[in-house]
Amino acid sequence: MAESNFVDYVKIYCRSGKGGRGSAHMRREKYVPNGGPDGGDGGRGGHVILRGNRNYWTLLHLKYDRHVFATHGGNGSKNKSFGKDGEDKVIEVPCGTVVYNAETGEYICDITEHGQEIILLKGGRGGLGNWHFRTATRQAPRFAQPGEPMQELMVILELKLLADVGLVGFPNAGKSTLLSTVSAARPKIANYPFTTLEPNLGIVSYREGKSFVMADIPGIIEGASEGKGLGLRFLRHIERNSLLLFMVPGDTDDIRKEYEILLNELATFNPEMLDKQRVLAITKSDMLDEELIAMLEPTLPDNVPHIFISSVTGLGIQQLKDILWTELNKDSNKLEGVRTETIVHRAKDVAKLQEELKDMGEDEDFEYEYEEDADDDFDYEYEDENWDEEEEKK
Ligand SMILES: Nc1nc2c(ncn2[C@@H]2O[C@H](COP(=O)(O)OP(=O)(O)OP(=O)(O)O)[C@@H](O)[C@H]2O)c(=O)[nH]1
Ligand SMILES: [Mg+2]
Repeated sequence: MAESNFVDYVKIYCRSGKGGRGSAHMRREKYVPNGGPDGGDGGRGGHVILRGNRNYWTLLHLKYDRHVFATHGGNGSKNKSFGKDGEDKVIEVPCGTVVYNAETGEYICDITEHGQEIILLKGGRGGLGNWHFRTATRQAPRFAQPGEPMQELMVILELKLLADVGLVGFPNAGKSTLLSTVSAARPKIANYPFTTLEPNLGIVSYREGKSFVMADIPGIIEGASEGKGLGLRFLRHIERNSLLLFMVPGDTDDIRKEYEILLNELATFNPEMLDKQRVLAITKSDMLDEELIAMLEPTLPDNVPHIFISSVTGLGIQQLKDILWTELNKDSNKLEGVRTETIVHRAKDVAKLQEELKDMGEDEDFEYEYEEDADDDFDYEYEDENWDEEEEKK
């Protein structure tokens, strides 16, 4: 793939802000000899926040901005003035983004909804100013609390499109054509294999304003799980679909066998793919006559609902939508479960994730900027340089 705008994988260095330190200031006024402590609190450091945004479909906007720094909290100062809170940094991501710790491969979280916010790194709490530490026996504490340190983390953001129906088929099976027939999406269509190189999404409108999302992905071939063709890299986009629509052209010699090859490739990628609901569409059925369809019927797999369709004549398209809708709404609670398990399963598979990372090999030119002054300990107490002991004694 040459230049591609479809970015579904980025690595980002994030750092929250440290808390501002509390002030240990002593009040000094002309006619108030023992003014006492009046040091204000430090401000909170900025958080790094992830937010789901449905206007993004890829992670492209993050590709060239791979350092995210929230700002530090301001220090407290005299007269009980509080330090300013640091500014939060929000990383906008498309819905369907999964976040991993880049160092350990550990799963962190999942952004699935528009507006959903997760604090990825908390900004440090600001330290308390010295006036908090007054006691009966210690009227003039000469110390204040420093702010909490910042946190840093290298994360991997991986995009998994959240479509309801994923199209699965050999190249040239008519997947993109179907998507363009049932939705407003206009993917490239051509009579050669691997026309589609990047996933396309379309919204299929169903009856009474209802709709569902369909994902067209590049074709899969036998041996894809060993890297043949475009491999299985794109399968991660249909990993979380609730339903897989298998597509096999009507003029295929052995429809059942082709369906089984596809199933087998999916299972090799991730056995949980087989837990999903399935529907089989026999495409390009305008090339078959009724007699032929009747002959084919008994040869088809009997454990999956099937339908003969043609995107050219419209044959079976409405019934296909009906079947998809009915299947999608069957036992939807259970499906949520399957989706979640799939994510967890993948997260545990650290070795695989790291291998994928190696494959990407995109990070060589990228230098991470760690901040040097990795911070003071939170419980550390210090004396304020500004505090004048001589003056205090007077
Ligand atoms: N006769 C007939 N031809 C069709 C039908 N649907 C698709 N085709 C043709 O089949 C060829 C492949 O269609 P695509 O939709 O590009 O196939 P694809 O599955 O997306 O292929 P890849 O992107 O390469 O995986 C094109 O020449 C289409 O015009 C159909 O219902 N009937
Ligand atoms: Mg296509």
